[in-house]
Amino acid sequence: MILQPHISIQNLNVHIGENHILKNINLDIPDKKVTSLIGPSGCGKTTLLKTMNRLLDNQTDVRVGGKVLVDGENIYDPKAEVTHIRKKMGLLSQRPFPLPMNIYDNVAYGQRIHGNYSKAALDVIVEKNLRDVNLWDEVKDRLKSPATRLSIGQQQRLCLARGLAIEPEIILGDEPTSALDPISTQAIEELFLQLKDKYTIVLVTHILRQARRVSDYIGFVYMGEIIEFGPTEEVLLNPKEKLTKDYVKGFMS
Ligand SMILES: Nc1ncnc2c1ncn2[C@@H]1O[C@H](COP(=O)(O)OP(=O)(O)OP(=O)(O)O)[C@@H](O)[C@H]1O
Repeated sequence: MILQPHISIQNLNVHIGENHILKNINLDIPDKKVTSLIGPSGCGKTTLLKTMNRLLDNQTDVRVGGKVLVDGENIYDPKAEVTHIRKKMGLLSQRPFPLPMNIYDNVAYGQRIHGNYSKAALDVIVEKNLRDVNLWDEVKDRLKSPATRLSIGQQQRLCLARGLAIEPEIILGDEPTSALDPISTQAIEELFLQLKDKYTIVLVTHILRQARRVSDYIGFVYMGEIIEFGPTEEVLLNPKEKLTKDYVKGFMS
């Protein structure tokens, strides 16, 4: 039981075409903690993550039923504003997608969209956010060079800095280290551990060891249902459900 969830998912059902992809999901995501969603390929983890910032809106043939409350506001209420909802969330995908512009402009992008054009203010914001993702020292002398020239690991940290620069409350990561080498993976994992003081973080991961290293809570998803949710050690070391037990022992994956 989470006393003050940041995100509360209630009776959520998602259909894509004829397929019932998410089945009556009830899940409370705790505030300022790392929650990982684990489960076998195709079980619905990414779809569940996408419901949290209405990313499924862009897909045709999708029906979403139920509620997703963020800070108590149902983001599926017909009156809810998608821009306002998305401003609360930074999204990290499997591969980094830097914008086709220089490093500085990537980080300043979101602020400019929201009307902040002051060079002095943007300089401060760009430096702060690059420092927050431990990238400043590596790029401070080449802020005007194209972001695509960075290594993949640096690009992923840049994308995180770009997301953080719009001051979100929540970070959603869809297997954000799957394209990274072990050193860059470690850097991102350490960042999540630092950032959880300020942000609520939800991660989809295939890597059970990663879930164990970074998460406070774990939700096990299987065939579109939440089978078990609880503190990391409990779910991984002492699961209540047989399906979870089988999965964490490596019988399914
Ligand atoms: N746009 C779509 N059209 C049709 N089916 C879809 C679509 N997106 C997802 N699905 C289906 O929904 C189910 C859940 O997919 P999802 O990507 O959420 O699973 P996942 O657990 O994240 O898988 P993986 O770990 O392999 O990334 C799958 O059967 C998938 O084929």
